[in-house]
Amino acid sequence: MSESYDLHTIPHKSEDQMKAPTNVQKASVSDFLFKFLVIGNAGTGKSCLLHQFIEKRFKDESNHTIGVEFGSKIISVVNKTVKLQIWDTAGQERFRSVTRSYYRGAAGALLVYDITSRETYNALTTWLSDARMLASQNIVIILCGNKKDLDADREVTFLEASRFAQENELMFLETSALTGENVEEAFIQCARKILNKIESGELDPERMGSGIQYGDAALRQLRSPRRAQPQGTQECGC
Ligand SMILES: Nc1nc2c(ncn2[C@@H]2O[C@H](COP(=O)(O)OP(=O)(O)OP(=O)(O)O)[C@@H](O)[C@H]2O)c(=O)[nH]1
Repeated sequence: MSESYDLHTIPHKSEDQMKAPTNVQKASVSDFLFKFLVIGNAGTGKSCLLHQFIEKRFKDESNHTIGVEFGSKIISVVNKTVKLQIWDTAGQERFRSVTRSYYRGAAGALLVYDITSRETYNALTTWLSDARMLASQNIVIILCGNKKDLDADREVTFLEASRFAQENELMFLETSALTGENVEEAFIQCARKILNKIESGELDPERMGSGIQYGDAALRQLRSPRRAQPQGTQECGC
């Protein structure tokens, strides 16, 4: 599924320095590049989810994120190659103004709470309204109830979280960054929904702030001089 990936810590610096590393801004072999956010209270497992998705293993010693961290990975979804550019934001309140500056133009988000902490679940409404206000209007959000492996300590039921997701038009999965359960699925489901919206015309990758860019593969297709082909030699589009 994955073809390449990288994971960087972005030191908390100036506005200019808060952009993605330039070598990952354009997807070299992908059809699309999507900007993703991982948001939610501190300690819910956001960094561990990103690490599990990218490195396919649990991050043993995870400290609080300072500002933001960045990771990218190329995935295949519905016959398209998509580069995900993922911003893992600090959940601590004191970084809120810094992390909010990363929301703009995000196409997708993982909104994370901890199933063993009702406090992190109660905070979802605030995270959600921030994301809808500051990121792309059409941001696709998947709610992730993380630490599924700690079922014995559960404070939030699957049913109530799935109702919350339905009421707020979110996709929903319970995940475990520890075991890896549903981690890749969360990113893939979110990417798949964005692709579906592009195909149905609901999302326009060319609109400023959509959080979507064409990758080089798609640009090559767009630029190919189809009309210049002699009659009878045109490829079937199916
Ligand atoms: N059992 C279990 N522990 C987890 C899981 N995910 C994360 N943790 C633990 O939860 C703690 C917090 O994880 P982080 O990934 O640092 O949390 P965060 O949401 O990134 O926190 P901030 O960076 O402060 O916003 C760490 O001690 C992790 O080891 C999980 O799925 N299961």
